Formats: sequence, C-alpha cells, structure tokens
Amino acid sequence: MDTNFVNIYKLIESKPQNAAIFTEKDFEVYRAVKNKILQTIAIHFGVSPKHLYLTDPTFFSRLTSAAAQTKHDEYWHKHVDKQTYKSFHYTSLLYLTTFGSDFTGGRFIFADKELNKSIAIEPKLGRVSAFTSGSENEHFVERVSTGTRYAITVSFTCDPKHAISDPKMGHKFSRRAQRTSTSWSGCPPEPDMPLLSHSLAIQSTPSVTLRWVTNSDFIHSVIN
Ligand SMILES: O=C(O)CCC(=O)C(=O)O
Ligand SMILES: [Fe+2]
Repeated sequence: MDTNFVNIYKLIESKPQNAAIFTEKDFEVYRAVKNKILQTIAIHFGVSPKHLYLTDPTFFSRLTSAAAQTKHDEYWHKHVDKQTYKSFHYTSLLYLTTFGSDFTGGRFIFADKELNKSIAIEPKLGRVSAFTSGSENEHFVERVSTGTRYAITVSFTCDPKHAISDPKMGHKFSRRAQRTSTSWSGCPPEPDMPLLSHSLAIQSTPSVTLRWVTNSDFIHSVIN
C-alpha cells in the first residue's frame, strides 16, 4: 500500500530498544477494545459478529498543525474509506484525546451531499465512532489548529480473505488463514451501501443505523 504508515512490528525488529515501547499488556488492551467495538458494531448495525473480521491497516494517528510532508499527511481532504482501503466495511475510531482541551480544530466531519450540510463529531478521550465505510459516509477531519490529536482506527471487513489476526507482541503482522465461507449476510453490499439514515444517535433499529457514537453525552453540531 502506498502510504506512510510506520509498521510497529518493523520498528521493534529494527531496534531492540523499541521493544520497550509496547508491552504484551498493551496488545491485550488493544484486543479487548477491538472485541468490544466488534460486538457493538454487530449489535448496532445488525450484522453477525461471526461475519466481522479485523482488517488492515489498523493504526494510531497523530495529527497536529504541522505542515504535511507528503500528500498522505493531508488528512483534511474529503474521502471515502472504502476507496482508500478496499477491504473496509466498517470503520471505527477510538479517540484518545479531547477536542477543546488537548487540541482545537480536528473535528470529524460527515460531509452529507444530500442534506447540503455536514455533521461534526468532536473527539473525546474514550469516545468511539463507527460507520459503514462506503460513499454514504464521505468525511474528512478538520485541520488541527493547536495541540495534538491522537486516535486509533480499528476497521472490520466481512470478507474473510481480508481478515488479519489479532495483533500480538512479537508476532509479525499476519493474514488469517483463508476461510471457505463467502456468505456475508448482514454486511453492506458491494460496492457501497445506500444512504439510509443520517442519525448519529444509538438506535434500536440496527438495519437503519449507519453511524453510531458512544456516550450519550456526545456533542455534535451541524454546519450549514
Ligand atoms: O481520525 C479520524 O477521526 C478519522 C481519520 C480518517 O478519516 C481516516 O484515517 O480515514
Ligand atoms: Fe477516513
């Protein structure tokens, strides 16, 4: 993939002192968080957890107001995740810093053409946002004005061919053994899912929920 990701496993391999950056406990936390998000997406989007697999890339992002070094650093462009990362069916973001206190700018914006308005999600430590990865959820991140914004992207595929194994200490990135099943019942049809709902709230009708954000106190704003 033509991106400027830093591969954590290679980082550790290349310099033994980097091994101290992550511990097995950190990987354990990642796996527990991933499993919680997977279960929640399954419930809220009405898809069987058996048909959701972690996919790559899964990554930390650190955004600042510094000038972009390459075009991949330009996170503020409107995009569709599925076009960038073909295997994605569901994107989730776990925010590790809070809008307004750790940084300013840097809100996540759903750019809804049909409504002629945009909906903003303000990152907050511990907040999770999840959405289907197709063109129904085109989005961008506002440029960070001050401070540093950290997040983790954890994405899922319904296609077992694109499944990756859970990250583990000392294990190189690996694809899961290919399975024979090609039944993706409940997953978004290819290439994109039609636009069904603009709701950001947790809804009890999973089949119409395209987006979901944790914490009932989440603040969103509509920008005309
Ligand atoms: O960090 C975010 O809120 C979203 C980043 C994003 O859109 C992406 O990496 O595709
Ligand atoms: Fe994105």
